[in-house]
Amino acid sequence: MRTAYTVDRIRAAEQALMAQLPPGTLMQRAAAGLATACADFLGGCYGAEVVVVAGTGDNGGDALYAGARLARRGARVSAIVLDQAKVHRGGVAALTTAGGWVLAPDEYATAIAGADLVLDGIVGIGGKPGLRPPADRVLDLVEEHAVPVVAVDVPSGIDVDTGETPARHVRAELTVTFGAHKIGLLVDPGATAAGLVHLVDIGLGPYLGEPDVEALQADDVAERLPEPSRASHKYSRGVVGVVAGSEQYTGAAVLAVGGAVAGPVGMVRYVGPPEPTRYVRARWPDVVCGEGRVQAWVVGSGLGDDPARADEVRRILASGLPVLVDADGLRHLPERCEGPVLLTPHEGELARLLGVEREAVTARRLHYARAAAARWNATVLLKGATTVVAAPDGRVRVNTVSVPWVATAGSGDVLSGVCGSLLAAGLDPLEAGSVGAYLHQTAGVLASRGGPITADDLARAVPAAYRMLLGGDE
Ligand SMILES: NC(=O)C1=CN([C@@H]2O[C@H](COP(=O)(O)OP(=O)(O)OC[C@H]3O[C@@H](n4cnc5c(N)ncnc54)[C@H](O)[C@@H]3O)[C@@H](O)[C@H]2O)[C@@H](O)CC1
Ligand SMILES: [K+]
Repeated sequence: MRTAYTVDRIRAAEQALMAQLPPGTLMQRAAAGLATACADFLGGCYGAEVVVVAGTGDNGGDALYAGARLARRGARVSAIVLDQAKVHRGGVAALTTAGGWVLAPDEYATAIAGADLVLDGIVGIGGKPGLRPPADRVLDLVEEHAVPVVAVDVPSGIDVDTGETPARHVRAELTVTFGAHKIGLLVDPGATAAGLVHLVDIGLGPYLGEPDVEALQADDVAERLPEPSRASHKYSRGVVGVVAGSEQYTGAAVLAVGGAVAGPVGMVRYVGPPEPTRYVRARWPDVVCGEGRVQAWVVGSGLGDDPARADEVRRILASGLPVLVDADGLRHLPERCEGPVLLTPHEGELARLLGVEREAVTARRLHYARAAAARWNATVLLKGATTVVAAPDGRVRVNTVSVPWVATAGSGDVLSGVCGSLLAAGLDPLEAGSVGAYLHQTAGVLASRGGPITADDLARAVPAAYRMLLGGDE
Protein backbone atom coordinates (compact mmCIF):
# COMPACT_ATOMS: atom_id res chain seq x y z
CA MET A 1 0.00 0.00 0.00
CA ARG A 2 1.26 3.45 -0.84
CA THR A 3 0.20 5.77 1.95
CA ALA A 4 0.13 9.56 2.02
CA TYR A 5 -0.15 12.02 4.88
CA THR A 6 -0.91 15.67 5.47
CA VAL A 7 1.98 18.06 6.10
CA ASP A 8 0.90 18.46 9.73
CA ARG A 9 1.16 14.72 10.35
CA ILE A 10 4.50 14.46 8.61
CA ARG A 11 5.84 17.36 10.65
CA ALA A 12 4.60 15.76 13.87
CA ALA A 13 6.28 12.46 12.95
CA GLU A 14 9.51 14.30 12.08
CA GLN A 15 9.49 16.08 15.44
CA ALA A 16 9.02 12.80 17.28
CA LEU A 17 11.82 11.12 15.35
CA MET A 18 14.20 14.09 15.54
CA ALA A 19 13.92 14.12 19.30
CA GLN A 20 15.65 10.70 19.28
CA LEU A 21 18.48 11.64 16.92
CA PRO A 22 21.51 13.95 16.80
CA PRO A 23 20.75 17.29 15.05
CA GLY A 24 20.96 17.19 11.25
CA THR A 25 20.61 13.41 10.98
CA LEU A 26 17.35 13.50 9.04
CA MET A 27 18.62 16.04 6.55
CA GLN A 28 21.69 13.89 5.89
CA ARG A 29 19.51 10.82 5.39
CA ALA A 30 17.36 12.80 2.97
CA ALA A 31 20.37 14.19 1.09
CA ALA A 32 22.00 10.78 0.78
CA GLY A 33 18.84 9.25 -0.72
CA LEU A 34 18.38 12.23 -2.99
CA ALA A 35 21.95 12.10 -4.31
CA THR A 36 21.65 8.37 -5.06
CA ALA A 37 18.37 8.91 -6.91
CA CYS A 38 19.93 11.77 -8.95
CA ALA A 39 22.94 9.61 -9.84
CA ASP A 40 20.58 6.86 -11.04
CA PHE A 41 18.54 9.40 -12.98
CA LEU A 42 21.70 10.74 -14.67
CA GLY A 43 23.06 7.26 -15.31
CA GLY A 44 26.32 8.22 -13.57
CA CYS A 45 27.75 11.36 -12.00
CA TYR A 46 31.13 11.90 -13.55
CA GLY A 47 31.15 15.07 -15.67
CA ALA A 48 27.39 15.66 -15.34
CA GLU A 49 26.32 19.32 -15.11
CA VAL A 50 23.94 19.82 -12.20
CA VAL A 51 22.31 23.09 -11.14
CA VAL A 52 20.85 23.21 -7.63
CA VAL A 53 18.11 25.79 -7.09
CA ALA A 54 18.02 26.47 -3.35
CA GLY A 55 15.21 28.35 -1.62
CA THR A 56 15.14 29.71 1.90
CA GLY A 57 14.17 26.64 3.92
CA ASP A 58 15.37 23.14 4.70
CA ASN A 59 14.21 21.99 1.27
CA GLY A 60 17.05 24.09 -0.13
CA GLY A 61 19.33 22.55 2.52
CA ASP A 62 18.50 19.04 1.29
CA ALA A 63 19.23 20.07 -2.29
CA LEU A 64 22.58 21.69 -1.39
CA TYR A 65 23.79 18.72 0.68
CA ALA A 66 22.77 16.36 -2.14
CA GLY A 67 24.63 18.65 -4.55
CA ALA A 68 27.74 18.30 -2.36
CA ARG A 69 27.48 14.50 -2.53
CA LEU A 70 27.11 14.60 -6.32
CA ALA A 71 30.14 16.94 -6.57
CA ARG A 72 32.21 14.46 -4.55
CA ARG A 73 31.20 11.80 -7.07
CA GLY A 74 32.52 13.84 -10.00
CA ALA A 75 29.56 15.98 -11.07
CA ARG A 76 30.01 19.70 -11.83
CA VAL A 77 27.55 21.23 -9.40
CA SER A 78 26.60 24.90 -9.22
CA ALA A 79 23.90 26.52 -7.13
CA ILE A 80 21.36 29.28 -7.65
CA VAL A 81 20.74 30.73 -4.22
CA LEU A 82 17.37 32.52 -4.31
CA ASP A 83 17.97 34.58 -1.15
CA GLN A 84 21.54 34.95 0.10
CA ALA A 85 20.38 36.17 3.51
CA LYS A 86 18.18 33.16 4.29
CA VAL A 87 19.85 30.24 2.51
CA HIS A 88 20.85 27.12 4.48
CA ARG A 89 24.43 28.05 5.46
CA GLY A 90 25.57 24.52 6.24
CA GLY A 91 24.35 23.36 2.83
CA VAL A 92 26.24 26.09 0.97
CA ALA A 93 29.42 25.35 2.96
CA ALA A 94 29.14 21.61 2.21
CA LEU A 95 28.66 22.28 -1.49
CA THR A 96 31.61 24.67 -1.83
CA THR A 97 33.87 22.40 0.24
CA ALA A 98 33.03 19.55 -2.16
CA GLY A 99 34.07 21.66 -5.17
CA GLY A 100 30.70 23.14 -6.11
CA TRP A 101 30.08 26.87 -6.42
CA VAL A 102 27.36 29.53 -6.09
CA LEU A 103 26.35 31.26 -9.34
CA ALA A 104 26.04 35.01 -9.81
CA PRO A 105 22.68 36.10 -11.32
CA ASP A 106 24.27 36.89 -14.70
CA GLU A 107 25.51 33.27 -14.87
CA TYR A 108 22.09 31.64 -14.37
CA ALA A 109 21.07 31.49 -18.04
CA THR A 110 24.32 29.88 -19.26
CA ALA A 111 24.44 27.39 -16.39
CA ILE A 112 20.84 26.27 -16.92
CA ALA A 113 21.23 26.10 -20.71
CA GLY A 114 24.13 23.64 -20.25
CA ALA A 115 22.67 21.60 -17.38
CA ASP A 116 21.87 17.87 -17.52
CA LEU A 117 19.74 18.19 -14.42
CA VAL A 118 18.16 20.88 -12.27
CA LEU A 119 17.51 20.06 -8.63
CA ASP A 120 14.38 21.85 -7.42
CA GLY A 121 15.02 22.79 -3.79
CA ILE A 122 12.96 25.98 -4.01
CA VAL A 123 10.34 25.02 -1.47
CA GLY A 124 9.11 21.82 0.20
CA ILE A 125 6.40 21.07 2.73
CA GLY A 126 6.83 24.51 4.28
CA GLY A 127 5.74 26.24 1.08
CA LYS A 128 2.61 28.02 0.04
CA PRO A 129 1.33 27.27 -3.47
CA GLY A 130 2.95 29.28 -6.24
CA LEU A 131 6.48 30.59 -6.71
CA ARG A 132 7.79 33.92 -5.57
CA PRO A 133 10.34 35.95 -7.54
CA PRO A 134 13.10 35.25 -8.39
CA ALA A 135 12.15 31.52 -8.42
CA ASP A 136 9.68 32.13 -11.24
CA ARG A 137 12.37 33.70 -13.43
CA VAL A 138 14.67 30.74 -12.82
CA LEU A 139 11.84 28.40 -13.80
CA ASP A 140 11.35 30.38 -17.03
CA LEU A 141 14.94 29.51 -17.95
CA VAL A 142 14.55 25.84 -16.99
CA GLU A 143 11.42 25.53 -19.14
CA GLU A 144 12.94 27.50 -22.02
CA HIS A 145 15.87 25.07 -22.19
CA ALA A 146 13.74 21.99 -21.38
CA VAL A 147 16.18 20.82 -18.70
CA PRO A 148 14.99 17.74 -16.76
CA VAL A 149 14.05 18.55 -13.17
CA VAL A 150 14.33 16.35 -10.11
CA ALA A 151 12.09 17.81 -7.40
CA VAL A 152 13.25 17.67 -3.79
CA ASP A 153 10.41 16.30 -1.60
CA VAL A 154 7.66 17.91 -3.73
CA PRO A 155 7.55 19.89 -6.99
CA SER A 156 7.77 23.46 -5.71
CA GLY A 157 4.60 25.50 -5.99
CA ILE A 158 1.96 22.75 -5.69
CA ASP A 159 -0.46 22.62 -2.79
CA VAL A 160 1.14 19.73 -0.90
CA ASP A 161 -2.00 18.68 1.02
CA THR A 162 -4.39 18.58 -1.93
CA GLY A 163 -2.48 18.28 -5.20
CA GLU A 164 -4.03 21.54 -6.37
CA THR A 165 -1.96 23.87 -8.54
CA PRO A 166 -3.61 27.27 -8.30
CA ALA A 167 -0.46 29.10 -9.42
CA ARG A 168 2.92 28.59 -11.11
CA HIS A 169 4.74 25.39 -10.13
CA VAL A 170 7.62 23.15 -11.11
CA ARG A 171 7.04 20.16 -13.44
CA ALA A 172 9.46 17.42 -12.52
CA GLU A 173 10.45 14.20 -14.24
CA LEU A 174 11.21 12.67 -10.87
CA THR A 175 10.28 13.66 -7.33
CA VAL A 176 12.40 12.27 -4.51
CA THR A 177 10.28 12.49 -1.39
CA PHE A 178 11.34 11.90 2.19
CA GLY A 179 9.81 9.84 4.97
CA ALA A 180 6.33 9.46 3.52
CA HIS A 181 4.29 10.33 0.44
CA LYS A 182 2.54 13.66 0.52
CA ILE A 183 -1.09 13.77 -0.66
CA GLY A 184 -0.27 16.20 -3.47
CA LEU A 185 2.10 13.64 -5.02
CA LEU A 186 -0.77 11.18 -5.54
CA VAL A 187 -3.64 13.47 -6.57
CA ASP A 188 -3.80 15.37 -9.85
CA PRO A 189 -2.81 17.90 -11.04
CA GLY A 190 -0.01 17.70 -8.42
CA ALA A 191 0.68 14.03 -9.25
CA THR A 192 1.36 14.88 -12.88
CA ALA A 193 3.66 17.74 -11.84
CA ALA A 194 5.64 15.30 -9.66
CA GLY A 195 6.41 12.82 -12.46
CA LEU A 196 7.78 9.54 -11.12
CA VAL A 197 7.91 9.50 -7.33
CA HIS A 198 10.71 7.85 -5.37
CA LEU A 199 10.35 7.51 -1.61
CA VAL A 200 13.45 7.72 0.57
CA ASP A 201 12.99 6.06 3.94
CA ILE A 202 14.31 8.32 6.71
CA GLY A 203 12.76 6.31 9.55
CA LEU A 204 9.41 8.10 10.00
CA GLY A 205 7.38 4.88 9.69
CA PRO A 206 6.74 4.16 13.38
CA TYR A 207 5.56 7.72 14.02
CA LEU A 208 3.09 8.19 11.16
CA GLY A 209 -0.18 6.50 12.23
CA GLU A 210 -3.21 6.12 9.97
CA PRO A 211 -2.75 7.51 6.46
CA ASP A 212 -4.93 10.29 5.05
CA VAL A 213 -4.88 8.87 1.53
CA GLU A 214 -4.01 5.38 0.25
CA ALA A 215 -3.08 4.00 -3.16
CA LEU A 216 -3.42 0.26 -3.69
CA GLN A 217 -0.45 -1.56 -5.20
CA ALA A 218 -0.60 -4.84 -7.16
CA ASP A 219 -0.21 -7.04 -4.06
CA ASP A 220 -2.94 -5.12 -2.20
CA VAL A 221 -5.29 -5.62 -5.14
CA ALA A 222 -4.45 -9.34 -5.33
CA GLU A 223 -5.36 -9.72 -1.65
CA ARG A 224 -8.74 -8.11 -2.26
CA LEU A 225 -9.78 -9.78 -5.54
CA PRO A 226 -12.57 -12.26 -4.74
CA GLU A 227 -11.85 -15.89 -5.68
CA PRO A 228 -14.31 -18.78 -5.66
CA SER A 229 -13.75 -21.74 -3.34
CA ARG A 230 -14.55 -25.40 -4.03
CA ALA A 231 -17.88 -24.91 -2.28
CA SER A 232 -18.88 -21.91 -4.43
CA HIS A 233 -21.79 -21.92 -6.84
CA LYS A 234 -22.98 -19.24 -9.20
CA TYR A 235 -25.26 -17.58 -6.64
CA SER A 236 -22.77 -17.65 -3.78
CA ARG A 237 -20.19 -15.94 -6.01
CA GLY A 238 -22.67 -13.08 -6.39
CA VAL A 239 -25.14 -11.93 -8.99
CA VAL A 240 -24.94 -8.42 -10.39
CA GLY A 241 -27.86 -6.73 -12.11
CA VAL A 242 -27.13 -4.22 -14.87
CA VAL A 243 -29.62 -1.50 -15.77
CA ALA A 244 -27.93 0.32 -18.65
CA GLY A 245 -28.47 1.22 -22.29
CA SER A 246 -31.59 2.18 -24.18
CA GLU A 247 -33.02 1.85 -27.68
CA GLN A 248 -30.81 4.80 -28.59
CA TYR A 249 -27.68 3.82 -26.65
CA THR A 250 -27.35 0.06 -27.11
CA GLY A 251 -23.56 0.10 -26.77
CA ALA A 252 -23.70 1.23 -23.13
CA ALA A 253 -25.62 -1.96 -22.27
CA VAL A 254 -23.14 -4.19 -24.09
CA LEU A 255 -20.11 -2.52 -22.50
CA ALA A 256 -21.45 -2.33 -18.94
CA VAL A 257 -22.45 -6.01 -19.14
CA GLY A 258 -19.02 -6.71 -20.68
CA GLY A 259 -17.34 -5.24 -17.60
CA ALA A 260 -19.68 -7.16 -15.28
CA VAL A 261 -19.17 -10.59 -16.87
CA ALA A 262 -15.41 -10.02 -16.78
CA GLY A 263 -15.51 -9.55 -13.00
CA PRO A 264 -15.74 -12.14 -10.23
CA VAL A 265 -19.54 -12.73 -10.08
CA GLY A 266 -21.16 -16.06 -10.82
CA MET A 267 -23.95 -14.53 -12.86
CA VAL A 268 -25.01 -11.28 -14.55
CA ARG A 269 -28.60 -10.17 -15.05
CA TYR A 270 -29.50 -7.56 -17.61
CA VAL A 271 -32.64 -5.45 -17.34
CA GLY A 272 -33.45 -3.18 -20.29
CA PRO A 273 -35.57 -2.54 -23.40
CA PRO A 274 -35.80 -5.03 -26.30
CA GLU A 275 -33.11 -3.67 -28.62
CA PRO A 276 -30.18 -3.60 -26.16
CA THR A 277 -31.45 -6.90 -24.69
CA ARG A 278 -31.09 -8.48 -28.15
CA TYR A 279 -27.51 -7.24 -28.40
CA VAL A 280 -26.62 -8.46 -24.91
CA ARG A 281 -28.19 -11.90 -25.55
CA ALA A 282 -26.40 -12.27 -28.86
CA ARG A 283 -23.07 -11.50 -27.28
CA TRP A 284 -23.41 -13.40 -23.95
CA PRO A 285 -25.66 -16.44 -23.87
CA ASP A 286 -24.81 -16.76 -20.17
CA VAL A 287 -26.38 -13.40 -19.19
CA VAL A 288 -29.92 -13.76 -17.83
CA CYS A 289 -32.21 -11.02 -19.12
CA GLY A 290 -35.06 -9.78 -16.94
CA GLU A 291 -35.75 -8.98 -13.29
CA GLY A 292 -34.65 -11.28 -10.48
CA ARG A 293 -32.58 -11.44 -7.31
CA VAL A 294 -29.17 -9.77 -7.29
CA GLN A 295 -26.55 -8.88 -4.66
CA ALA A 296 -25.74 -5.51 -6.27
CA TRP A 297 -26.89 -3.24 -9.07
CA VAL A 298 -25.11 -1.22 -11.72
CA VAL A 299 -27.38 1.52 -13.01
CA GLY A 300 -27.06 4.48 -15.27
CA SER A 301 -24.99 4.36 -18.44
CA GLY A 302 -26.89 5.17 -21.60
CA LEU A 303 -30.34 5.31 -19.99
CA GLY A 304 -31.35 8.49 -21.82
CA ASP A 305 -34.38 10.52 -20.72
CA ASP A 306 -37.03 7.82 -20.29
CA PRO A 307 -38.99 8.65 -17.08
CA ALA A 308 -39.75 4.95 -16.50
CA ARG A 309 -36.03 4.20 -16.31
CA ALA A 310 -35.56 7.13 -13.90
CA ASP A 311 -38.18 5.55 -11.64
CA GLU A 312 -36.32 2.24 -11.90
CA VAL A 313 -33.11 3.92 -10.75
CA ARG A 314 -34.90 5.51 -7.77
CA ARG A 315 -36.54 2.22 -6.84
CA ILE A 316 -33.19 0.42 -6.93
CA LEU A 317 -31.56 3.15 -4.86
CA ALA A 318 -34.30 2.78 -2.27
CA SER A 319 -33.84 -1.02 -2.08
CA GLY A 320 -30.91 -0.86 0.35
CA LEU A 321 -28.86 -3.22 -1.86
CA PRO A 322 -25.37 -2.12 -2.93
CA VAL A 323 -25.71 0.09 -6.01
CA LEU A 324 -23.25 1.63 -8.43
CA VAL A 325 -24.67 4.73 -10.13
CA ASP A 326 -23.05 6.02 -13.29
CA ALA A 327 -23.71 8.58 -16.04
CA ASP A 328 -27.46 9.29 -16.63
CA GLY A 329 -28.32 7.53 -13.36
CA LEU A 330 -26.57 10.33 -11.46
CA ARG A 331 -29.47 12.65 -12.36
CA HIS A 332 -31.85 10.65 -10.20
CA LEU A 333 -30.09 10.57 -6.83
CA PRO A 334 -32.14 10.98 -3.68
CA GLU A 335 -31.46 13.84 -1.25
CA ARG A 336 -29.17 11.43 0.67
CA CYS A 337 -28.26 7.86 -0.19
CA GLU A 338 -28.87 5.02 2.23
CA GLY A 339 -27.00 1.73 2.10
CA PRO A 340 -23.77 1.02 0.22
CA VAL A 341 -23.73 3.31 -2.82
CA LEU A 342 -20.88 3.98 -5.23
CA LEU A 343 -21.20 6.97 -7.58
CA THR A 344 -18.84 7.01 -10.57
CA PRO A 345 -18.96 10.45 -12.20
CA HIS A 346 -16.42 11.97 -14.54
CA GLU A 347 -15.43 15.58 -13.90
CA GLY A 348 -18.26 17.05 -15.98
CA GLU A 349 -20.88 14.91 -14.24
CA LEU A 350 -19.55 15.76 -10.78
CA ALA A 351 -19.54 19.46 -11.70
CA ARG A 352 -23.21 19.23 -12.76
CA LEU A 353 -24.13 17.39 -9.56
CA LEU A 354 -22.49 20.00 -7.37
CA GLY A 355 -23.49 23.02 -9.46
CA VAL A 356 -19.93 24.17 -10.16
CA GLU A 357 -17.84 24.63 -13.30
CA ARG A 358 -16.04 21.60 -14.73
CA GLU A 359 -12.73 23.51 -14.51
CA ALA A 360 -13.25 23.88 -10.78
CA VAL A 361 -13.51 20.08 -10.40
CA THR A 362 -10.43 19.54 -12.59
CA ALA A 363 -8.48 21.93 -10.36
CA ARG A 364 -9.73 20.53 -7.02
CA ARG A 365 -10.38 16.81 -7.57
CA LEU A 366 -9.86 15.67 -4.00
CA HIS A 367 -11.90 18.51 -2.56
CA TYR A 368 -14.95 17.93 -4.76
CA ALA A 369 -14.85 14.12 -4.51
CA ARG A 370 -14.87 14.47 -0.72
CA ALA A 371 -17.58 17.14 -0.83
CA ALA A 372 -19.88 14.95 -2.95
CA ALA A 373 -19.25 11.91 -0.72
CA ALA A 374 -20.31 13.93 2.32
CA ARG A 375 -23.25 15.58 0.51
CA TRP A 376 -24.84 12.32 -0.75
CA ASN A 377 -23.61 9.96 1.96
CA ALA A 378 -22.11 7.78 -0.79
CA THR A 379 -18.67 6.70 -1.95
CA VAL A 380 -17.61 8.80 -4.93
CA LEU A 381 -15.23 7.52 -7.58
CA LEU A 382 -14.09 10.50 -9.64
CA LYS A 383 -12.76 9.21 -12.95
CA GLY A 384 -9.61 10.57 -14.53
CA ALA A 385 -5.90 9.89 -14.96
CA THR A 386 -5.53 9.55 -11.21
CA THR A 387 -8.88 8.22 -10.03
CA VAL A 388 -9.98 9.51 -6.62
CA VAL A 389 -12.31 7.33 -4.51
CA ALA A 390 -13.71 9.13 -1.46
CA ALA A 391 -15.91 7.43 1.14
CA PRO A 392 -18.45 9.35 3.23
CA ASP A 393 -16.51 8.46 6.40
CA GLY A 394 -13.51 10.44 5.10
CA ARG A 395 -11.33 7.58 3.82
CA VAL A 396 -9.75 8.25 0.43
CA ARG A 397 -8.02 6.00 -2.08
CA VAL A 398 -6.40 7.11 -5.31
CA ASN A 399 -5.40 5.01 -8.27
CA THR A 400 -2.10 6.05 -9.73
CA VAL A 401 -1.82 3.31 -12.38
CA SER A 402 -2.83 5.17 -15.48
CA VAL A 403 -2.79 4.40 -19.18
CA PRO A 404 -3.81 7.35 -21.35
CA TRP A 405 -5.25 5.04 -24.07
CA VAL A 406 -7.92 3.95 -21.56
CA ALA A 407 -9.56 7.36 -21.99
CA THR A 408 -11.80 6.14 -24.83
CA ALA A 409 -15.56 6.14 -25.46
CA GLY A 410 -17.32 3.47 -23.40
CA SER A 411 -14.39 2.95 -21.05
CA GLY A 412 -16.48 4.25 -18.13
CA ASP A 413 -19.27 1.78 -18.97
CA VAL A 414 -16.80 -1.08 -18.67
CA LEU A 415 -15.51 0.33 -15.37
CA SER A 416 -19.06 0.48 -14.00
CA GLY A 417 -19.59 -3.20 -14.82
CA VAL A 418 -16.29 -4.25 -13.29
CA CYS A 419 -16.87 -2.31 -10.06
CA GLY A 420 -20.47 -3.52 -9.87
CA SER A 421 -19.27 -7.10 -10.20
CA LEU A 422 -16.90 -6.53 -7.28
CA LEU A 423 -19.73 -4.99 -5.21
CA ALA A 424 -21.92 -8.04 -5.87
CA ALA A 425 -19.05 -10.33 -4.87
CA GLY A 426 -19.02 -8.67 -1.45
CA LEU A 427 -16.59 -5.75 -1.56
CA ASP A 428 -17.72 -2.52 0.06
CA PRO A 429 -17.97 0.57 -2.18
CA LEU A 430 -14.49 1.93 -1.30
CA GLU A 431 -12.88 -1.46 -1.97
CA ALA A 432 -14.93 -2.12 -5.10
CA GLY A 433 -14.14 1.33 -6.51
CA SER A 434 -10.42 1.27 -5.77
CA VAL A 435 -9.88 -2.39 -6.75
CA GLY A 436 -12.06 -1.93 -9.85
CA ALA A 437 -10.15 1.17 -10.97
CA TYR A 438 -6.85 -0.69 -10.61
CA LEU A 439 -8.16 -3.73 -12.50
CA HIS A 440 -9.58 -1.51 -15.26
CA GLN A 441 -6.27 0.28 -15.78
CA THR A 442 -4.31 -2.98 -15.66
CA ALA A 443 -6.62 -4.31 -18.37
CA GLY A 444 -5.77 -1.12 -20.27
CA VAL A 445 -2.04 -1.89 -19.98
CA LEU A 446 -2.56 -5.43 -21.30
CA ALA A 447 -4.94 -4.45 -24.09
CA SER A 448 -3.05 -1.41 -25.26
CA ARG A 449 0.62 -2.46 -25.16
CA GLY A 450 1.38 1.13 -26.14
CA GLY A 451 -1.29 1.58 -28.82
CA PRO A 452 -4.94 2.62 -29.19
CA ILE A 453 -7.76 0.43 -27.85
CA THR A 454 -11.55 0.32 -27.83
CA ALA A 455 -13.72 -0.11 -24.74
CA ASP A 456 -14.51 -3.59 -26.02
CA ASP A 457 -10.78 -4.46 -26.07
CA LEU A 458 -10.64 -3.22 -22.49
CA ALA A 459 -13.52 -5.42 -21.31
CA ARG A 460 -12.01 -8.44 -23.02
CA ALA A 461 -8.67 -7.83 -21.27
CA VAL A 462 -10.17 -7.69 -17.75
CA PRO A 463 -10.04 -11.48 -17.13
CA ALA A 464 -6.36 -11.56 -18.15
CA ALA A 465 -5.64 -8.61 -15.84
CA TYR A 466 -7.48 -10.41 -13.02
CA ARG A 467 -5.48 -13.56 -13.68
CA MET A 468 -2.19 -11.65 -13.82
CA LEU A 469 -2.88 -9.86 -10.53
CA LEU A 470 -3.72 -13.16 -8.85
CA GLY A 471 -0.37 -14.49 -10.05
CA GLY A 472 -1.87 -16.93 -12.54
CA ASP A 473 -0.29 -18.08 -15.81
CA GLU A 474 -0.06 -15.56 -18.64
N1 LIG B 1 11.62 18.68 9.12
C1 LIG B 1 12.42 17.63 8.94
O1 LIG B 1 12.69 16.88 9.84
C2 LIG B 1 12.98 17.35 7.63
C3 LIG B 1 12.77 18.22 6.60
N2 LIG B 1 13.29 18.01 5.41
C4 LIG B 1 13.18 19.00 4.36
O2 LIG B 1 12.70 20.22 4.83
C5 LIG B 1 11.61 20.66 4.07
C6 LIG B 1 10.76 21.55 4.89
O3 LIG B 1 11.60 22.61 5.29
P1 LIG B 1 11.08 24.00 5.84
O4 LIG B 1 10.11 23.78 6.90
O5 LIG B 1 12.29 24.78 6.16
O6 LIG B 1 10.27 24.62 4.66
P2 LIG B 1 10.59 24.76 3.12
O7 LIG B 1 12.01 24.57 2.78
O8 LIG B 1 9.60 23.90 2.43
O9 LIG B 1 10.19 26.25 2.77
C7 LIG B 1 9.98 27.26 3.71
C8 LIG B 1 10.62 28.52 3.21
O10 LIG B 1 10.15 28.80 1.88
C9 LIG B 1 9.56 30.09 1.83
N3 LIG B 1 8.41 29.98 0.96
C10 LIG B 1 7.15 29.58 1.30
N4 LIG B 1 6.36 29.54 0.19
C11 LIG B 1 7.15 29.90 -0.84
C12 LIG B 1 6.88 30.03 -2.23
N5 LIG B 1 5.67 29.80 -2.73
N6 LIG B 1 7.90 30.41 -3.05
C13 LIG B 1 9.14 30.64 -2.54
N7 LIG B 1 9.42 30.53 -1.22
C14 LIG B 1 8.43 30.16 -0.38
C15 LIG B 1 9.22 30.45 3.24
O11 LIG B 1 9.30 31.83 3.43
C16 LIG B 1 10.28 29.71 4.05
O12 LIG B 1 11.44 30.49 4.18
C17 LIG B 1 10.98 19.40 3.58
O13 LIG B 1 10.17 19.60 2.44
C18 LIG B 1 12.18 18.55 3.29
O14 LIG B 1 12.72 18.86 2.02
C19 LIG B 1 14.19 16.90 5.17
O15 LIG B 1 15.47 17.38 5.35
C20 LIG B 1 13.93 15.74 6.05
C21 LIG B 1 13.75 16.10 7.47
K1 LIG C 1 10.98 21.27 -4.00
